Amino acid sequence: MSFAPTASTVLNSQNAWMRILAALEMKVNRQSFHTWLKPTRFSHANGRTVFVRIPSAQFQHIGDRYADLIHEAIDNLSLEVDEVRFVTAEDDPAAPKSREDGGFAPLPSHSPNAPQGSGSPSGSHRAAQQQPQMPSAEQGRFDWNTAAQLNQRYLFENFVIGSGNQFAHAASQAVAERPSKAYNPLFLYGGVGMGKTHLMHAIGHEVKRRNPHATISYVSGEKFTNEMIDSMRNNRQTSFRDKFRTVDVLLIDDIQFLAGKERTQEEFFHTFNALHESMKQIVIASDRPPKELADFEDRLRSRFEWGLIADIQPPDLETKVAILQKKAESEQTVLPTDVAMFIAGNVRTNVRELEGALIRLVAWCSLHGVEITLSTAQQCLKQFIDTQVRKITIEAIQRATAEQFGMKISELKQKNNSRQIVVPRQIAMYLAKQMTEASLPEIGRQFGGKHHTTVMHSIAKIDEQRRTDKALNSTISKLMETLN
Ligand SMILES: Nc1ncnc2c1ncn2[C@@H]1O[C@H](COP(=O)(O)OP(=O)(O)OP(=O)(O)O)[C@@H](O)[C@H]1O
Repeated sequence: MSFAPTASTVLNSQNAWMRILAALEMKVNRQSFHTWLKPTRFSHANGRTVFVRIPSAQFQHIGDRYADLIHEAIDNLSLEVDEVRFVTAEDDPAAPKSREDGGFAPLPSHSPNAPQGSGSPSGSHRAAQQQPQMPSAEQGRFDWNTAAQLNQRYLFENFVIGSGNQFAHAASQAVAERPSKAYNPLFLYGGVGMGKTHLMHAIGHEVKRRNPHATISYVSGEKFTNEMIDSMRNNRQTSFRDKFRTVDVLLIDDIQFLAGKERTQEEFFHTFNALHESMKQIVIASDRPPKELADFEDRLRSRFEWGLIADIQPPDLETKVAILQKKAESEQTVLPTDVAMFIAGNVRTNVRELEGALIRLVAWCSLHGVEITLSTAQQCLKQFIDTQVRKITIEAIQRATAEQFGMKISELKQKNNSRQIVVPRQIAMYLAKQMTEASLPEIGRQFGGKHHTTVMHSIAKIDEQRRTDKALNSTISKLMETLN
């Protein structure tokens, strides 16, 4: 078997930032990662300096806060990067100034004279010295719609089809082939790292391939919200509206982020109507189905159900092996089948974690100058896999909760509505939602067949009480600690 040497595993700068992010995701707590790091995008590179676009100046601190981890990742992954600089659209001379929104989107990496923004550096690596330059007319002949917003790797041909995602994949392809005619909206939902974003970007690429004039906008629920707030602050509501209401295809990711944000939901409601009425395609991705989107206006939830709802289920073992082999192939790494089986069998269900394991393995073998074999994989991924094994289950939550309240597990599942039972049951349901990836119907099933709305109500209740009731809050924190 062969393993590509360090130089060939060092990918282009865009990939470098993605790999750094993947490494950070393993080190940084989930909340911080999603808030501060996930919204970043590769902007451009200048020599060995990588410029990363941040949505606003508020994010500047990540350059200091994560400096050590970033440099550790650069070293561990043997990336040809000296420095990472974080730049807002305003700081970034490469930003398309005509975009009123401040264009938070990655810039092309192909320009040899890619500009250097001011940006906050990620610590002490030296800065590149070239002067900023806009891409020349020839170099600049790219399309912001595609080049700026869609990840070039997220194509249909890079997507591995398995039983869990077959339906969502077929629906996405139909939409890409016949935008606004097949299903409108297309609502994709599934757990973390299941490929929703990948499919959305693939739709964008395919629409663009078939119709280069099509305008496509990909935006996360969080970015939509931030941009709306910014537009209100700067009196630019009209350009904000125009931006989203005039596209041919709107791809909106992580719509669940709009939960409880009434003003943003209202704005999105009008955006949705404007697009739908003018026969423009809308694709929405969410971590749960429309019915489970708590704190959403009914009129929005019902619109989400107008078109087609497609779920993505976790991949089975064979699909996981195929995904791993495809990823390895794209990095010119040979991954023996027994190693792929080992990773697929031990890493839960999240494809991002699967990729994380592969990246870690490739980097580890590269650092130690050894080949990828079953035994090196076992050695290198031991800690990674141990964490996976400690997966929290609903049964474990029920056991810990029953113990805490001195009751039997079976009592938590009974149809008994006395307060002594209702409160612990609600707490356990709340913990199940917080600490596992189970859906509301699944939680309901495991608590004696409760309806998902009952589960939703219980969770909301505990969530609210926890804020004011110190005793309840400390019981929950204690239970979480025990379970972790
Ligand atoms: N079926 C698949 N084939 C190939 N790669 C996949 C597949 N499913 C997921 N991936 C890869 O896994 C990673 C995570 O996928 P993606 O970001 O699309 O997940 P997601 O469902 O949008 O997650 P989140 O809810 O966290 O946003 C990506 O790198 C993606 O390319």
